[in-house]
Amino acid sequence: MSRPALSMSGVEKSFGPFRALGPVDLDLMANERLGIIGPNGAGKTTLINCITGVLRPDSGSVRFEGADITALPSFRRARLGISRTFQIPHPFRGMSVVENLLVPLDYIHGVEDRHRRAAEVLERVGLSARAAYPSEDLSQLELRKLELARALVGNPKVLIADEAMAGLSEAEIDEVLAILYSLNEQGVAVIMIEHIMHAVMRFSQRVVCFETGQLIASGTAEEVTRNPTVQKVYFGEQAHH
Ligand SMILES: Nc1ncnc2c1ncn2[C@@H]1O[C@H](COP(=O)(O)OP(=O)(O)OP(=O)(O)O)[C@@H](O)[C@H]1O
Repeated sequence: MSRPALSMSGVEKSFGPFRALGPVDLDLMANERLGIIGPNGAGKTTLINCITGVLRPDSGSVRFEGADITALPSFRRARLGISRTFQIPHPFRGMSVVENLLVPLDYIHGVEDRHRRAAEVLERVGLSARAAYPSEDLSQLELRKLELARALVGNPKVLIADEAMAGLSEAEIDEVLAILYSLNEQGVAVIMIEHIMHAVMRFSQRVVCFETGQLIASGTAEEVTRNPTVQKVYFGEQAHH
């Protein structure tokens, strides 16, 4: 955890006159486990989109391993090693689990043996036994694992897990956390965006909280949980749900 993998400086994004994000300064260290929390509409998705290249910030810069990537399209950022999972998994229907990985692998440069890479990734997420299964027959947990697997085929250095545990039981949450821990041990920095508080608090070395596009708190899980502003804007809101 010595140098930043990702570095955002003065990142701002507006939709029309409405400023959804920023200005934000935020670093992700290499191999860090960073949690991002915040109420609905706080700007978390907008931030991810600025990191992955879906959105271009109006101002500010995004750097990856020291290089300015603010103007790079998504696929170039993915090639550099920034990958994400989606809140709602959309596997390719009518294809097996392994085929779901072989398709994106077609677009990834430098993979000598696609089948071997797909098998390795399935092993990493504990889905090897389901390789030949039709993706539509997977359980909720297995779908989440496939979503992770799809994000891993390019061997990312940074993985953004966007609500990767929504709808899972406690035991299943533990399983996904164990996978994310093991990826992190293998050198992947993980950004976890999550509404399941005990999971994100347990997993993250550092937690940041967003509210109306601003970073309002940063610290250890304990520090952020105890922060009075976070309690007011986030935990207060959560208690009403
Ligand atoms: N394409 C868009 N056009 C207009 N407004 C948008 C657009 N995308 C996001 N917004 C607005 O920007 C704000 C931040 O949205 P964002 O999706 O980043 O929040 P979030 O923290 O990810 O919320 P959630 O936890 O619900 O996913 C919200 O008020 C949202 O309505």
